[in-house]
Amino acid sequence: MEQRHIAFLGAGNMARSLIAGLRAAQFPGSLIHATDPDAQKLAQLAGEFGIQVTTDNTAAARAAQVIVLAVKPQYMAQMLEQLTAELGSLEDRLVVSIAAGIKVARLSQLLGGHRKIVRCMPNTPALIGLGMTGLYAPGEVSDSDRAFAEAMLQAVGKTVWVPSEADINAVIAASGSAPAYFFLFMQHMAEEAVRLGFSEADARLLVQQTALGAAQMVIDNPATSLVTLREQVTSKGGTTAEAVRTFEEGKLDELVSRAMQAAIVRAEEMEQLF
Ligand SMILES: NC(=O)C1=CN([C@@H]2O[C@H](COP(=O)(O)OP(=O)(O)OC[C@H]3O[C@@H](n4cnc5c(N)ncnc54)[C@H](O)[C@@H]3O)[C@@H](O)[C@H]2O)C=CC1
Ligand SMILES: O=C(O)[C@@H]1CCC=N1
Repeated sequence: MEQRHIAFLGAGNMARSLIAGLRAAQFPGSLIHATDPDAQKLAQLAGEFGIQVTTDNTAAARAAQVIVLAVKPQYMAQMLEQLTAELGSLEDRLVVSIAAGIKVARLSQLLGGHRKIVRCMPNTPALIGLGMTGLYAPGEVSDSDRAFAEAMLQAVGKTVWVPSEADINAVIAASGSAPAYFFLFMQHMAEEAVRLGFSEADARLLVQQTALGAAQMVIDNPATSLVTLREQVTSKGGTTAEAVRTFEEGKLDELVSRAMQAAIVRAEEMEQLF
């Protein structure tokens, strides 16, 4: 991977996962800067990953060629207004935003008209190197900047480029927020398993190993449709058929669709708020 100075503004969960991935990919700690108001969090990151840390966003951004915006959306405007006031022009620095619900046009406005901006939407499995990230860049971002952003996110999992910025909200619905959907489903399964008499530990084991096995079967059989994989479990007149029929009667398909649409609607609302 090309070596550029990277500054992470905001050193929370997502920044930590990206930093961990970069270090695991042998990216030098001396080229990684992270900022946060929480000095204790910074000290821990510095100790664990051998990176540079500071509470001063402007100092970190000044030293960097790539600035990763990794604060919660509601803190973005205030942070960037201060950064722009102190730093002035970002010159040819690449800005990579992982924030949901803040469009390139808004980021550009907050950054004094800067246009070298890539938007990324990762997810929390990035923490264990199994992330899924969607990326979008406007036409004026160079191929080398696109390649750098992609390589950075590929250090923590898989990536896909989307052709239009609106698609980033679809990525939020399909993968950014989606680990929570699977956790929720597993939670309800584990709770029912406990009601069926299993210990909490055994209930969790039954569910987690099944989720892992099912996901691995999907990965290992790319030519087999999800419908076929399901049908292979579903014996005619058997138990699975009854469980699946119950899901279908409960209109699981519509519920999933409504949940994903709700995530998109919220992302669009955030675009107006922040
Ligand atoms: N958590 C998730 O599943 C995903 C989150 N995102 C996006 O990633 C961004 C960060 O999310 P998380 O890491 O989950 O949040 P987080 O709350 O764990 O981390 C944000 C960090 O920013 C720090 N911070 C606040 N104000 C700051 C400032 N002015 N300057 C520097 N640092 C400041 C906070 O102290 C905190 O450590 C959000 O914009 C979110 O939309 C994107 C994809 C997935
Ligand atoms: O819930 C959120 O807003 C963020 C974006 C995707 C996952 N977490």
